[in-house]
Amino acid sequence: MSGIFCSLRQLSVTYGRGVAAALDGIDLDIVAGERLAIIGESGSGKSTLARALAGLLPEGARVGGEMFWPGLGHAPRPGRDFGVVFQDPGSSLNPVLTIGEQVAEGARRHLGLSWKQAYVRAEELLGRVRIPQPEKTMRAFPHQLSGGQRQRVAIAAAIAARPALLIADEATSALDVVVQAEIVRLLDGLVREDGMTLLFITHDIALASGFVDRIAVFRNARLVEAGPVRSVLSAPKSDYTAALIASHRDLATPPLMAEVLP
Ligand SMILES: Nc1ncnc2c1ncn2[C@@H]1O[C@H](COP(=O)(O)OP(=O)(O)OP(=O)(O)O)[C@@H](O)[C@H]1O
Ligand code: NI
Repeated sequence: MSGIFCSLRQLSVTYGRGVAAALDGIDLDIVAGERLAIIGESGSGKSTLARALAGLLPEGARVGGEMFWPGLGHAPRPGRDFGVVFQDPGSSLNPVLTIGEQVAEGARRHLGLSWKQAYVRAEELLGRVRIPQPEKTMRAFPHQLSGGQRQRVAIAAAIAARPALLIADEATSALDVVVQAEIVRLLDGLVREDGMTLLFITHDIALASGFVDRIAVFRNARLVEAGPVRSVLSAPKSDYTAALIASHRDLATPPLMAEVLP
């Protein structure tokens, strides 16, 4: 389980004419089955990387460089090979569809299941993400659940089609610390059990270092450094990363960084 899942070579993304690149010349290998954290302050290009990988860039975005997918063995099928969980499950869950319908939909469409089979799978998935009373929750609507439970449902929907890569983009940032830890534990368990590769995007280097295998640090559209958690934490290659570790918290507040780095 140490083959290369995906190789990025000089990957660049620009959203429009006359604007700075959102990603600039990224060389990065993602190892099959690893849990890789993408760390960086607001605007550094983390979500752009997620969208580029998952085939979710908006129309008009210009992509340069190359992406190879040796771990897939075929051209990526957006929606099928990738599961994505965002910060706000409200935006990924449809308020007028039941939880059961939304989780079943991915399994039905991508795995070719009947609705009946997909509902059985959806209920299993709700159990896997530890939603209490899955059978009852199948018939509930998103607004009837807590934020943490909605995020569990979003995770169930994201893995319904058995993706090879799960991307969690600030998936825990809107949750309180206790629920955050529960969701991290859940994601960690799911990717281990299913052999998925996990891209864990976060502002919070402390949260990520607690469970991932490797860390990639982004700043201003560039990859600053990438390596195993232990080596990045004990011997960061850049002053920027060293400052991050010293400040040891959350990059959501840029002023903090301004204090540490002139
Ligand atoms: N749809 C878009 N159209 C135009 N510019 C965009 C778009 N999405 C992002 N950008 C710009 O691209 C750059 C990188 O944004 P991106 O969302 O990837 O950063 P991020 O690291 O995910 O930030 P955050 O932590 O705030 O989510 C920013 O300058 C942002 O303003
Ligand atoms: Ni983002």
